Amino acid sequence: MPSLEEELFPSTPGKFKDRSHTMNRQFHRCFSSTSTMFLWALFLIALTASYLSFQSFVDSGSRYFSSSWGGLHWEKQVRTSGQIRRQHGFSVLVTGAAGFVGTHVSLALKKRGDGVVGLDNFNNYYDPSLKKARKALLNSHDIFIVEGDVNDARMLAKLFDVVAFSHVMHLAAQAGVRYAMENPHSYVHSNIAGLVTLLEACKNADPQPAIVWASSSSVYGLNDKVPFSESDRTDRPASLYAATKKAGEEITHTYNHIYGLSVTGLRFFTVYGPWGRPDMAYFSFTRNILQGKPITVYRGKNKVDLARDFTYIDDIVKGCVGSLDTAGKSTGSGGKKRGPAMHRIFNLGNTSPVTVPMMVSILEKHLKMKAKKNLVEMPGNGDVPFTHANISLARRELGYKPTIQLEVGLKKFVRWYLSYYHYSHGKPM
Ligand SMILES: O=C(O)[C@H]1O[C@H](OP(=O)(O)OP(=O)(O)OC[C@H]2O[C@@H](n3ccc(=O)[nH]c3=O)[C@H](O)[C@@H]2O)[C@H](O)[C@@H](O)[C@H]1O
Repeated sequence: MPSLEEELFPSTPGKFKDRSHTMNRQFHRCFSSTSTMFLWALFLIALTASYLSFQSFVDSGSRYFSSSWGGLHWEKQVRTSGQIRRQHGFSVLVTGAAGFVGTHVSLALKKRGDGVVGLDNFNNYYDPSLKKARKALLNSHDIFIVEGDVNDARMLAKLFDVVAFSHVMHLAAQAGVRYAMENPHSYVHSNIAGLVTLLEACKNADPQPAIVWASSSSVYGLNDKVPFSESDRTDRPASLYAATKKAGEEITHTYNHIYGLSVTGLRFFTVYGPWGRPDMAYFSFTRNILQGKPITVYRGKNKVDLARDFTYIDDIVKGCVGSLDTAGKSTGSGGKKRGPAMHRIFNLGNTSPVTVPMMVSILEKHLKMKAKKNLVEMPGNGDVPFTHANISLARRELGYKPTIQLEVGLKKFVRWYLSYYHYSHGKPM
């Protein structure tokens, strides 16, 4: 029996020779397969590298040639749109510019000579063709709208590169109280993640812009002390929409505190008017009444009518512009705070709530048609029974003074609606 030593180091040369030959061959095979593998690996690495560079070429190419933002022509459009045409004017980035409030505010600012660059993602929460029509209206007033999302940090950085915005009017949001039960994540995406991305861009900008943004009356939630004052509690939101707006108020406070951003939050109370939002009750009721379809009118507990402090768009625009005009400068630069900056919250309401059935009868009067009403108990989907703004603070600080009552405002809305959707004598043309 061979010893262990012999096993390892066989004394018989032939055997050894044989073995060494075998080992040699194996070594060779092994080496040649290793080198083949090595070559393959090299080949794969080269292939991956060329694929990646091809991808980035395609990416940059598509960004340059087909993306909705970027490129020299795009930069020129942004720069021209942001140009100030009055003394001491502002250059304002309006997010959600193709939205209801965004369109009206953009037009008002442009009209007085401020530079305005719009931003909108044209999502399909409601009919995007209405947003496209608003965009066409803005374009006809030389306002350029960037098609993009507030979650796109690179695009925002580029915008601030091209224009040194003095102000940001942040109106991009996922709106709608009841839709939050269907699509909760879209609220987090737009109203929280999008807000933070925007604030990061503002914080990093040099100079930092002052920010005015849309909060909501819904933050008062289950509050039953009327009228609602800014100092009232807002820790009991009734919907996820309200919760994201409340979160926005806290988040903006943080950016004000840490980075010296000047922030003004506006709590809008059920804004309505021409070019409005089709998901809102006054708008969808008008459509249904004209089409002879029934409308669902919610009622509160014990058959109490729901009421809203409906606020006309022109009054809201005045509140927005007043906020921009009185906003202090941000104090930081390049992400560093240099001193305390202004942080404000205002109610922008009408101070005269109207019940939903009353709103319906005003519409009936202006449309000269009767509504087919289904009265149902308010579903537990985030609605609150009433809203009522105390606007003393906005009146004092912004000179805010609403002047349009619902009767008059709905008349203007109905006139717009009939013309926009081509109605004549109550019938589509
Ligand atoms: O101030 C705000 O912060 C919010 O205002 C708006 O919310 P709301 O006040 O709920 O407006 P809106 O939907 O028009 O319902 C009006 C009334 O009609 C009732 N309503 C509604 C629908 C229906 O089918 N039937 C009905 O009775 C309904 O119960 C309610 O009593 C904005 O949409 C929101 O984005 C946010 O900005």
